[in-house]
Amino acid sequence: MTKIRIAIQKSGRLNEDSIALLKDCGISIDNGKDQLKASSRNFPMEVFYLRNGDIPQYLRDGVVDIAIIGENVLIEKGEDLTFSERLGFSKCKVSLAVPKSFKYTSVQDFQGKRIATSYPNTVKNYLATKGVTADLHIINGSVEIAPNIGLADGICDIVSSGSTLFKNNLKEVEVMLTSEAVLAVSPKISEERKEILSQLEFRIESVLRARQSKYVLLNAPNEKLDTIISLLPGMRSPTVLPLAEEGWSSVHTVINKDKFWEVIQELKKEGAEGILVCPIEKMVL
Ligand SMILES: Nc1ncnc2c1ncn2[C@@H]1O[C@H](COP(=O)(O)OP(=O)(O)OP(=O)(O)O)[C@@H](O)[C@H]1O
Ligand SMILES: O=P(O)(O)OC[C@H]1O[C@H](OP(=O)(O)OP(=O)(O)O)[C@H](O)[C@@H]1O
Ligand SMILES: [Mg+2]
Repeated sequence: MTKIRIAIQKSGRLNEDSIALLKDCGISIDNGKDQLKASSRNFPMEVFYLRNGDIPQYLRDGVVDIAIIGENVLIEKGEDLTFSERLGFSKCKVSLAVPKSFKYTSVQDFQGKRIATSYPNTVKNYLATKGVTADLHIINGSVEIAPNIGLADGICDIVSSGSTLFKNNLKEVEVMLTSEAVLAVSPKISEERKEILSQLEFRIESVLRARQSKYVLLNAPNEKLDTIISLLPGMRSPTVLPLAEEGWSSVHTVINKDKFWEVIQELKKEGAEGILVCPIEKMVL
């Protein structure tokens, strides 16, 4: 039987969320510890556990068909590669930073300066668009220490909370790109495996949609129903059922989790009661 071959990070920041996403898609993987390759029991899939930085080359060579990888790595090492889904986790920025004491005015300040980074292509391309050339020092980790030990004048690295910059007395001065985990696709994927990919994409989309949403049930006085319904941005329109108590209805709908608290306040103001909020497992449109 043909199986789709997916690369996920062996260990590191993407590993757990990638496995959790496959699990939420109903794909069980026999996962012996330290195994580099595993198969799914219930989906035509083989999983390869690889270093994030090596994945673009595997995709290019067609050794794997798809991969869960940081968009930043695709931009750095796989500009020729494409992705089919944004996955909503491992959100971060790739930024330029300088010592706090540096009187920074514009990106031109990097002209002729030494920049330590693990993302040389990203920095070079970004600076080229600004007409700036700098002296790049490629290092693979602990980049933020470079200015403090006299190795560089500035750095380019991943920033999320900003605490690593803060601890190293640096300040972020330019955000070059924002990134999240994506589902990248090999240019060499076969037609047969594209079929399996579209089944996987269908499942991923249902899972991601569900993660973004909450199922809400509430009781509303009938005279306020119209106002309350107008506050609810449901999938199609909310379900309204009469309660045993006359003059009241039960309203069921789906709300985007980011809008949730705002909408709940409004609903309460309009007389909604007994509001229940439930997680949704899958959401198929
Ligand atoms: N602090 C962070 N917050 C959010 N996402 C991050 C953060 N650091 C890295 N990422 C994202 O997670 C990906 C993996 O990061 P991680 O540090 O685990 O791997 P790595 O050391 O770059 O790769 P490798 O697997 O090759 O060792 C990065 O490419 C980036 O997309
Ligand atoms: O803005 P923050 O929230 O502090 O995150 C940014 C840090 O996170 C990443 O390192 P990681 O912790 O993955 O360590 P690594 O260098 O070993 O990959 C990245 O390389 C930064 O150093
Ligand atoms: Mg890291």
